[in-house]
Amino acid sequence: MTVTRGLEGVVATSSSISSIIDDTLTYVGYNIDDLAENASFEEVIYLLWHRKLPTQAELEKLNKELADNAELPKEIIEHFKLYPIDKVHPMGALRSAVSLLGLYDEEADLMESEANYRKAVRLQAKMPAIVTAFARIRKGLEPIAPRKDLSFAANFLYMLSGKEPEPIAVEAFNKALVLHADHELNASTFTARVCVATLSDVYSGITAAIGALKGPLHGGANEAVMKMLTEIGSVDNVDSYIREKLAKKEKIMGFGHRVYRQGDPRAKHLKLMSEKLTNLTGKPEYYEMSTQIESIVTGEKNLPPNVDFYSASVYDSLGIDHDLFTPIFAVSRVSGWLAHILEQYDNNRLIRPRAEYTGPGMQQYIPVQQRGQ
Ligand SMILES: CC(=O)SCCNC(=O)CCNC(=O)[C@H](O)C(C)(C)COP(=O)(O)OP(=O)(O)OC[C@H]1O[C@@H](n2cnc3c(N)ncnc32)[C@H](O)[C@@H]1OP(=O)(O)O
Ligand SMILES: O=C([O-])CC(=O)C(=O)O
Repeated sequence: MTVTRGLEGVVATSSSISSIIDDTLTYVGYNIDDLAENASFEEVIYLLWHRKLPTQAELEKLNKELADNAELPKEIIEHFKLYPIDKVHPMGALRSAVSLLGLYDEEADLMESEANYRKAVRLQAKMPAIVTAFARIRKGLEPIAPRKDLSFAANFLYMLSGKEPEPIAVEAFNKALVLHADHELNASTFTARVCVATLSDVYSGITAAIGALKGPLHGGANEAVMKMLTEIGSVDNVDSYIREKLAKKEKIMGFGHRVYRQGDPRAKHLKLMSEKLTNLTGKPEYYEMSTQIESIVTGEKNLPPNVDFYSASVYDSLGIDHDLFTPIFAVSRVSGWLAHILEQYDNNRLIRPRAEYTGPGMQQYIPVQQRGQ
């Protein structure tokens, strides 16, 4: 048996959803740069789920389905109010809420593909309401109901703040959602596929995926980047802070990637947005600190920034609480998880690799009374 640590380079499934070839990312063959500049997040959801861009009529149908399903059952809101609210991380709340949603979905365990598609729509539609309702309840505020006349991106920002967002904020947030929607067989997507390959249900698959995304080596890195920027505090402190960490062989959050070697193609879009938004809000420091960190880490370690690095200062500029950054990643990535779950069901085989055993050889069982102290 040969063990490949972290399954690096192992091809574990085929998929027609997204590809990373020679550091180029595509969704269903469309370059991410093109989609980031031009597509709405709703179009990307359609693309991932149907493997084609929607016609106007198909897009309107999806928009309506999402809008009609965007409200949370009141039980979820009541449940949030029972949480030890000041101690709960929003990713934990999101993970629990998705699991709980499954309990209130009468079709949760129906395995027909039409029922699974309907669950995908319901889950995608409700993710913004889950994250924003929790964010408001923990501040003692009432959740805000979604509006049917706003886009997916605008609705999220509206439900979070209660104010209709500026067009520039909507444009930036939409772009961030497009950039995070899918990414081949990343850890959380793999988790979702492993879970549903047992023929478990959609809610279980997404709950498992949220758990995997939460970790700081994956989606949790965007919050960790912001923590680092806050700790550094000013451009003057960047050099010593980063060099000290590198000298101690500590990881710099938001850098490196298992697949990309030359760089993550999503990072440049977020970097441009970060520059624009931090300037607009009159707080360019986080962008300036970030570019300085980038030049040290690329210079010293030849590690380029990944999607999580500049998304931190983008979301901060939009006035979003730092611990909501990873839940926002999930609001977008659920579109990819759902596409992969539906694809897995369509051509399923249990995912069950092997482990090389490294424990002791055959041992004789000794009854507890005879084992000594
Ligand atoms: C959406 C996403 O999930 S994007 C990734 C988000 N995660 C992060 O930003 C966390 C920081 N980055 C990392 O931890 C890693 O680069 C990962 C997890 C993304 C990829 O990990 P792997 O492919 O397993 O690389 P691994 O962790 O084995 O690192 C290889 C070498 O590069 C170094 N390295 C990798 N990333 C970093 C980093 N961010 N800072 C400093 N050194 C790093 C490692 O220390 C290791 O060095 P060594 O060979 O001298 O021991
Ligand atoms: O692909 C990965 O390993 C992590 C990543 O960038 C993502 O999930 O967007």
